[in-house]
Amino acid sequence: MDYVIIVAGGKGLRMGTETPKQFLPVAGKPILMRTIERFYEYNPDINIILVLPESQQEYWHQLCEEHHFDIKHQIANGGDTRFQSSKNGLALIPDDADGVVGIHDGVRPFVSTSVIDECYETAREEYAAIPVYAVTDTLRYIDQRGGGKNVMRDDYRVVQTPQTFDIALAKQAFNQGYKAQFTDDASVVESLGCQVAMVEGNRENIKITTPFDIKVAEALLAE
Ligand SMILES: Nc1ccn([C@@H]2O[C@H](COP(=O)(O)OP(=O)(O)OP(=O)(O)O)[C@@H](O)[C@H]2O)c(=O)n1
Ligand SMILES: C[C@](O)(CO)[C@H](O)COP(=O)(O)O
Repeated sequence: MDYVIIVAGGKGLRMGTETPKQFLPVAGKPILMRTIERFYEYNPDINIILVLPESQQEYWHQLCEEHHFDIKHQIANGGDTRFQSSKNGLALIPDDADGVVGIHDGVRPFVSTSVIDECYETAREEYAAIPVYAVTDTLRYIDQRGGGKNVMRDDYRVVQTPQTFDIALAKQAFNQGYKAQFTDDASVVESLGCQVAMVEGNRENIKITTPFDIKVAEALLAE
């Protein structure tokens, strides 16, 4: 049985809105509902775990009623770090569960169902998979004195979510202590010495982070 953990336990500081960014409407519907719908579309039987700060859970229930949103899901409490939020979500998956778990940002509502499928199927075969795309701008490395130097962009990829893992592997990885270099879930699994396979992501799968991204999201939905 497969699972998806939708993490929405962050503070949204870069968005700077009073309403937490995952609840902001895009074309009339809260971002978080759009994100959950993508996974339901991919597989209506997938087990959905939503990670939300405890203080926002009542508001989420109100929004669900208002929008007649009835996709079944469980709720876990958000943590102080993304690592802790993912870990809290994983704790709701039974220890003997078999299958793949995806961990996806609540603020990435434009992931395509084909990318979701590719991530889950690759993780089924290779234990860990992430969607990536090539860098299109030139990149510069900045040293500690503020100097810069050009680096080969072909050596880098931009990383998205869902990040998908064999459930037992994910549980083992998140048993270790938090480290500052854990900026995504793949870095947690990789620190066990595991390889993470890469699949081609979809460019529209942006992480809604700043007010500019809301404009991009509205434009994508107006297409
Ligand atoms: N303690 C945290 C931090 C982040 N996230 C989630 O991880 C995803 C990606 O993080 P980001 O977009 O950076 O969200 P925030 O941490 O909320 O943003 P900011 O850094 O601007 O405060 C988001 O869906 C966010 O809610 C989380 O579940 N728990
Ligand atoms: C997981 C992630 O979305 C992959 O790009 C990203 O690392 C989250 O980072 P953030 O600093 O929490 O936005």
